[in-house]
Amino acid sequence: MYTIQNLSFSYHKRRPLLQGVTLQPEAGQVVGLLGKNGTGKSSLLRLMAGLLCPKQGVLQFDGENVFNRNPEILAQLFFLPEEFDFPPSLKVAVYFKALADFYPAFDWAAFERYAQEFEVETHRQFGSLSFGQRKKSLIAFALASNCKVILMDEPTNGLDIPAKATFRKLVAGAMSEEQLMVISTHQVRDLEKLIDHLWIIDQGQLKLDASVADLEEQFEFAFASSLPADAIYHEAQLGTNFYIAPRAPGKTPTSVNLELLFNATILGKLSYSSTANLQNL
Ligand SMILES: Nc1ncnc2c1ncn2[C@@H]1O[C@H](COP(=O)(O)OP(=O)(O)OP(=O)(O)O)[C@@H](O)[C@H]1O
Repeated sequence: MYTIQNLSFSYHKRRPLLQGVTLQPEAGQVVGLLGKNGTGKSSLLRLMAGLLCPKQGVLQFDGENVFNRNPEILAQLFFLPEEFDFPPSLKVAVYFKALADFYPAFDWAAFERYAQEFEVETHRQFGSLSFGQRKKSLIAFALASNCKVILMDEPTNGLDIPAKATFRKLVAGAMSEEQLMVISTHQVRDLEKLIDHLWIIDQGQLKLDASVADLEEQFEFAFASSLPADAIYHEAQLGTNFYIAPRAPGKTPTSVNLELLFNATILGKLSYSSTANLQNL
């Protein structure tokens, strides 16, 4: 799988974007990549897809530098960008039949099934589809690619409410234990039940790198009118306090509140790593 060690990247010499990021993605994970606007989420996905060259550090897939752009390596990585241009006069099925040639494990029957679930008509021209419909066709393609690594930049952005539910259902059904998915998103509620690992980046650094199971083991996410004395972070909302506190031994685990966790991390109230990748721990 990936080796991402001490990765640094910038577009401009004097404005470093990612500095010394170390990550250990594993097959079987659906990783949520969170960060404020402009923190470098899309850039990290592009680096992982071999579309950008690291300034420093190691970024390898199966032992090979991804930016070498070896076709055998690229055939195992699928990147779904946030924005895309399709030739307007081309039919969906024609375009994707050509694209599928680059992905040896592509499953055409699965693509048709996913497109049908998303109610995308594959005989239509791209130019006659809305942004959301085009995005759904690309998600169907990504899932049917059976690539070992699927990188998605804001996949639920532009999807209607039923399509977001379909997205969750299809991803949960399509992903195998041999595959890794990394999803960058601001729509945390869309993905709360789907992701099982989290990366939060801020100011060029990895601030949180943890499995959801581990976070649920370590912390309590709850609300109460009076805060526990050991609360790490809280937000007053709707006349009560939503808080994060260390989970007392024996207490029933609670589901991670992603918004609260994100805010606590960005405000420097919490930094956590399941894999000891954070330098400040
Ligand atoms: N091709 C480019 N050339 C120069 N700067 C760029 C380029 N692409 C992105 N940037 C800059 O790099 C920074 C990070 O951009 P990136 O798109 O990776 O952030 P992001 O976390 O995905 O943001 P958002 O949440 O708004 O999508 C931004 O300041 C952006 O302006």
